[in-house]
This record gives sequence, structure tokens and C-alpha cells, in this order.
Amino acid sequence: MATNSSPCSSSSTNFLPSSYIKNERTVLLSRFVVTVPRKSTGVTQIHSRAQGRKYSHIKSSNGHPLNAVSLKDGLDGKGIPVSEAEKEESTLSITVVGASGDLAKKKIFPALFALFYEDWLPENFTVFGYARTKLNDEELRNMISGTLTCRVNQRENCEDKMDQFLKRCFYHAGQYDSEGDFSELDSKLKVKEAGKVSNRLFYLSIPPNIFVDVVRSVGLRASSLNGWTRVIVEKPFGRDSESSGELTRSLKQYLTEDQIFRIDHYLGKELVENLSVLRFSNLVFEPLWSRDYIRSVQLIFSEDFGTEGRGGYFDNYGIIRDIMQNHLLQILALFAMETPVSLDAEDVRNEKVKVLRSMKPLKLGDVIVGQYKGHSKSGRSYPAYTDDPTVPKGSLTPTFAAAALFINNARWDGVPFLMKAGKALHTRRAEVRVQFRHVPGNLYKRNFGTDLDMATNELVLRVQPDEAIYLRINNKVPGLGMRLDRSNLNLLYSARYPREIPDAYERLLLDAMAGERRLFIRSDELDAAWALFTPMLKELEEKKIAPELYPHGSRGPVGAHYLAAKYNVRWGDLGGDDS
Ligand SMILES: NC(=O)C1=CN([C@@H]2O[C@H](COP(=O)(O)OP(=O)(O)OC[C@H]3O[C@@H](n4cnc5c(N)ncnc54)[C@H](OP(=O)(O)O)[C@@H]3O)[C@@H](O)[C@H]2O)C=CC1
Ligand SMILES: O=C1O[C@H](COP(=O)(O)O)[C@@H](O)[C@H](O)[C@H]1O
Repeated sequence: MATNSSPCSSSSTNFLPSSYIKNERTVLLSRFVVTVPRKSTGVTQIHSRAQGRKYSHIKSSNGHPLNAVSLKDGLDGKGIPVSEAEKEESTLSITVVGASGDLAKKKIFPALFALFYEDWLPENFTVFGYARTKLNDEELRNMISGTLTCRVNQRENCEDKMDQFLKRCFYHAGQYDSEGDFSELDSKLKVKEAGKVSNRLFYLSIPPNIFVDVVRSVGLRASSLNGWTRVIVEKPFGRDSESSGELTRSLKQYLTEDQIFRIDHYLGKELVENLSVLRFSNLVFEPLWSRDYIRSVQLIFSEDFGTEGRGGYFDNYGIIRDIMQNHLLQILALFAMETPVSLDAEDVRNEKVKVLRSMKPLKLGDVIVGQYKGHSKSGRSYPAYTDDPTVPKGSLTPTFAAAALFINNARWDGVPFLMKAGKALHTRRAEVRVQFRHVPGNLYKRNFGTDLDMATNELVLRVQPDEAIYLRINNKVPGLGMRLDRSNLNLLYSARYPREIPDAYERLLLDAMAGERRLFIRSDELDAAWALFTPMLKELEEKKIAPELYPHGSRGPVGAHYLAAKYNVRWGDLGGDDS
């Protein structure tokens, strides 16, 4: 079967011709219509190898079977049905570029192992680590073995599974801008692929200044000749509209948009994924989902540790770019979008872009910034942000910010979407809080006391830790009198679903393998997101606005309260009676 003959449409298919990658190599290939014959292997043998594995019916996160998604309804690039044998003949190699780094060790290798542990990876898979650090295969295995864990509730065969997984892991040391080094990687990949249809996923777990170098080398020297090639790009995608646009243009010299998987790991979190389910599959919520009933929406992120070792990266970005412009804004878009036509990636992303483009660019007057200072408590001292040796002295980079955003459409006109994000605060938490309006003419007003705010209903989606969805309602305290209190209707995940919740990276890696783009950021979404934040960020930096200092481990600067008060709202996380 010929696989290399023509440039492909933008659909996702397991048999994307190599010309799907725009580069010298593929231009050549498409010009001379090179075809790579697929070696055939015994069908019986392949079937027996595949017996009992989940991968033959893998589902991506929107419920599509993996094969249906990645093989485009079981057709190859020319509409020819692809047999089961052919599907199983393909290989998948996942190359983690920046394998020696923090994210790779902490998240990516463990997520790959978790997928392997639960039989989500295909039969023929290989994992390669790539970085400059000189390591051999065994050293890579030793390095990552310390961070692999088995599901708490399924520890059987854990050691065996780890050994099996580690045997599939290999390492190639190379420079990020060296086409020669990537050619060598290509040769090693080919050996593992053994002439089968090869699908290649590259995870760029590296600093952003080398994204383009790597994509160039991958595109020119290490892309698949007969299968698909996809690249997962980690954030930050630029630091403003211009640099983000420049990055997108540069990447698109070597890749098509459909090959670029811009990851925002918050989209892979269980509760974020559930947001649309909650809204669109329950009759009770959607009718309330508008300015008619909702008084404010709050998106809150806090960490109880500082930049710790990442100060060098962080100082160039700050909390607004690190958390708000991506993670919190993505949640906002999912929260506020109209009902998509379907769960297909483009339908969902079209709705998200519409919301983002309906928003008013953030004004400096609607933002407050803070930075943590050193603090001593119970004989222990906690460092200031500027005590980090990788942070320049006198840095004005915000480690905390609160902002009020507005959506200029009929559904949300006038509703403040308040965001708050900070490092080195008193707790680690991420949540969405929906505050409903006061009950009009309430029969029970006098039972609430003077503070009507205390009596508003609030729906809380606690993304982490202790995933939960709860609704704060007014309730009669049992007894002969008529005393009301606020109680929670509480769906605590650990009680309802005792199974361990997969890490966000597992879901996202699986989707990238399946060619499912719904949870990845499209370039127009990214443009719209930067358009909202860039003017304010520029002004903040040009005016050298000094952040309000807050003690390490505190609840953050008081300015956040004034910002909420400006819109007649209180932060819901400060009420103190959370479940
Ligand atoms: N760590 C985290 O929690 C998160 C990280 N990210 C993003 O993921 C990506 C990777 O993050 P992380 O693992 O923390 O990054 P690291 O700083 O650990 O870098 C990863 C690897 O890249 C190489 N590298 C580092 N600096 C340079 C440089 N200046 N020039 C060339 N190579 C360099 C190093 O490998 P070697 O020297 O061996 O080549 C290093 O091990 C980044 O884009 C980051 O923003 C996103 C979310 C969370
Ligand atoms: O993207 C980032 O996210 C982490 C927080 O992720 P979480 O899944 O642990 O909540 C944050 O620490 C980091 O600064 C940021 O770059």
C-alpha cells in the first residue's frame, strides 16, 4: 500500500503520509512520489500477540475508540479500509525530548508507565528519552525508575510491570539544534520499528527557547516516513501576542497545525473534564448558567510552596502568564462556552474561541499583583521570592494576582469572572466557585440574619486536592425551632469513586496518541487568550507596578478583597466552612 504520495488533508489518521510534515524531506518525497512498501507479517502471529490487550479498543477522552480516531474510521489516507492486521502492525514510539528534566521525571515517564500498567499502550511501543545529558539506556532506566508508581489499589505485579516497561525505554544523547543527532535518533527508532508502519510522538519537555530548533530537527530528520508524526508542545507558548504569534509561525514552517498538540495539563484534570458533563448532561444546571442566576464565577488557584528551583523560568513569566492566561482561562472558556454542536474537537474548540473573543481585554485597574516575602512561623523561616538565587534582586515579578474579567455576550454581560492565583499561600487548591444571586423576596430572609451574602447558593468544583463537587444550600437545622444554616450537598470523589484518579498527563498523552485534539489548544484559541492579557501585561511592566508583598504561607495580599468588593462580591474560598 502506497503511503507517501500526496499531502494530506487536516484530518487525523494513523496513515498520514510523511508529506504531512512540511519539510525538505517530505517536499522531496511528495515531489518524487516515493512510496514505502509496508512489510507484511503473519496475521495469525499478530493477532495472537494482541490478544487480551485493551489497546485494540482504546477510547480517547471523548469516547471515540482510539483506532477509529487515529485511523479515521478504519480508512487509510486513500479511503482504503485498514485491516485489523495492519492496525496491529504499526508501531508507536514516544520520544521525550528533555528527558533529564523535572517535568519528564515528575510527570511524563510516570504517566507513560501508568498507561502501560493499565494496558493502554499498544503492543509495539517504544519510549525514547532525548537530552544533552550523557546517559545510556540503563542510566535512563535508573533515573526514571525512582519516579514510577503503581496505582494504590492495584499493586499486583508492580515490580514486573516496571521491569517490562523499563525494558521498552531507551536513551539518545544529543544537542537540540543538531540535525545530525536527530538523524541518529531516527536510525535508532527505525531499528525498533523494524520496518512496520511507524507512528511517532515527540513530547517537547524543554524550555521554550529551544522548541523551534527541536521541531526543525524532528521535522527534517526524525519524522515518520509512513505513519504519523505528532509533537506535544509544553507551555509557555510565548510571553505575549507577538512572541506567541512568532512561535506559531516558526513551528508551522515544519509542522501543520494538526501535528501540534499544545498541552495545557489543566484540561486533562478529572474535574475540568467533568465541567461540561455537569453542565450539559444535567437538566438542573444549564438553565441557571447565565447572568440571570449567576452573580459571579471565581477561578482560584493556590499553591502552598514557592517557586523552589524554578525561579529562573518563573521570573521571566510571573503568575499571570504561568497560571491565569492558560490554566484558569481555559477553565473559564469551558465554563462559559455555548453548547457545542458535538464533542468533536473542532466543535468544542470553536465554542471556546468564541467565548475568548467575546471577552474584554483585561484592564490594569482590574488586576492586583502581589509577591511573597519571607516569613517566620513556629521557629521555621520561609524564604521570600527574591531569596531564590535564580531570581534577580529587586524583581517585580508577581507571584500572586487577582483579576476581574468580563464576557461581552448576552449570556454573561456584567458577570464578573474573578481569577485569583498565587504561589506560597496558606494552602494548595484549585477550584471553580459559582456564586448565585440572592433569593428574591425570600420567605426566610429574617432567618439568615443581616448577611445576605452568607445565604447565597454556591456551586463549587474542587479540582484539587480531594476532588469534589458540592452545592452550598440553605437548610433547616433539625429541631423544633426554625434555624437555618448553610450545608453542603457533597459529592466527594474519594467517597463515591474509590478508584485512584488518573493524572492529567495520562489522559492527554493517550489523546495525543489517539489524534484527539479536543483537550489541546488550537492556535486561534491561543491568539485570543494572549489578546486578552497582552495589553495589561505590557502596561504592568512598563509602569513597573510594584507588587503588594504578602507573607509566605498567608492568604495573599488584601488588594484581592478590594478587587472583589469593587464588583460587590466576596471570595468564596475565604468563608471558612468548606466541606
Ligand atoms: N516542571 C514543571 O512542573 C512544569 C514544566 N512545564 C514546562 O515544561 C517544560 C519542561 O520543564 P522542566 O522539565 O521543568 O524544564 P527543565 O528546566 O528541567 O529542562 C528540561 C531539560 O531541558 C534541558 N535544558 C534546560 N535548560 C536548557 C537550556 N537553557 N538550553 C538547552 N537545554 C536546556 C535540560 O536537559 P539537558 O541539559 O540534559 O539537555 C533539562 O533537563 C518547560 O517548557 C516548562 O515550562 C510546564 C508545566 C509544569
Ligand atoms: O503549569 C504549571 O502548573 C503547576 C501546577 O500544576 P498542578 O497540576 O500541580 O496544579 C505550577 O506549579 C507551575 O508553576 C506551572 O508552570
